Amino acid sequence: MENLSKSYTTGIFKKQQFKAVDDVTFTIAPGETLGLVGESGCGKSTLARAILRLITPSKGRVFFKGRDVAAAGTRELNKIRGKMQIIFQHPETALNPRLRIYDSITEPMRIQNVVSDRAEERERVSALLEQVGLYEEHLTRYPHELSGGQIQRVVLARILSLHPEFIVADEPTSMLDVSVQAQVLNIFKEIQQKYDISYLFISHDLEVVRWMSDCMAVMYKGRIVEIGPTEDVYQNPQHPYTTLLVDAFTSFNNGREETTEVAVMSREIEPGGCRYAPFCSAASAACDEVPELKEVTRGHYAACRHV
Ligand SMILES: Nc1ncnc2c1ncn2[C@@H]1O[C@H](COP(=O)(O)OP(=O)(O)OP(=O)(O)O)[C@@H](O)[C@H]1O
Repeated sequence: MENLSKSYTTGIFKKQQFKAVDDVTFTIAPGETLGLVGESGCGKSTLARAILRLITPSKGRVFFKGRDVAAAGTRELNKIRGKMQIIFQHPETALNPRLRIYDSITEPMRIQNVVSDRAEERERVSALLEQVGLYEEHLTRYPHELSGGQIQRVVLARILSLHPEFIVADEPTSMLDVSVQAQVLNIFKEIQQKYDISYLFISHDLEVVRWMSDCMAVMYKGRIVEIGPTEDVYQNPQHPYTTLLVDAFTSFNNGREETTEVAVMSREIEPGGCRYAPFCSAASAACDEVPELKEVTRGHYAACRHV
């Protein structure tokens, strides 16, 4: 990703541009998982969709194996799409409710012509079922006849049918209960090891990201504020927002009530105030410590002695 941005126009009477993703640059190596964390509304899903060109980025470029996804024509994009896949949070909306599971799994293979006949198709489906821990009896059912965890397995089988090389997983297990979550995460890991797949793994759960990811990126208000090897970021956060995130999470996990930090994280920043006000001890008022830096910038953060 190179300087990727996505703006939305909001408002009915007074139209305003709002940057949901702001100048994001990073690289994911083959077989690597980059975890993406950040609070609700910070732009994670917008980024995920812009990467796959499910929405058109306002600025910037996305390269997949050297090919510019943002500039690809329809035919090239279709080819790339087979190799770059996405799995969403809500399993119940992921599959066509009117298709039996067998047809849901084979639909992309048929569209992309990856099998030559029905016999090969059935063989492929059997192999996929085994990989994701499903059984033949599931194939004749409809999505509403499966559990959330089983549906996410079907979605994975469907995705794997096209031999993907990069998968964006947007909160894929957050709607599942904890024991099922662990099973599905294990499948993600197994197929990654087997096929050398790269993941952009999005979650609000720091522990999940820590377990899944080689590197971790922290997103705040559309920007990546910190990125690095997961354990370095987790153990030694450099950005105040990451510190808050890790501390809040650790406190939560320790069963202590640390409501103040969470409250600080979600506080609205005064218009014209310091972007970093939530991390600044003068947080309740707009920070005018560095008045010449009217724009909310990293420079302000560096120069603000309230931090
Ligand atoms: N189509 C749209 N038009 C206008 N604003 C949008 C649109 N889609 C998303 N937004 C806004 O962009 C911001 C980022 O949304 P996004 O869904 O990317 O956040 P997120 O980090 O994935 O949140 P969550 O973790 O809750 O899913 C939010 O303020 C959201 O309201």
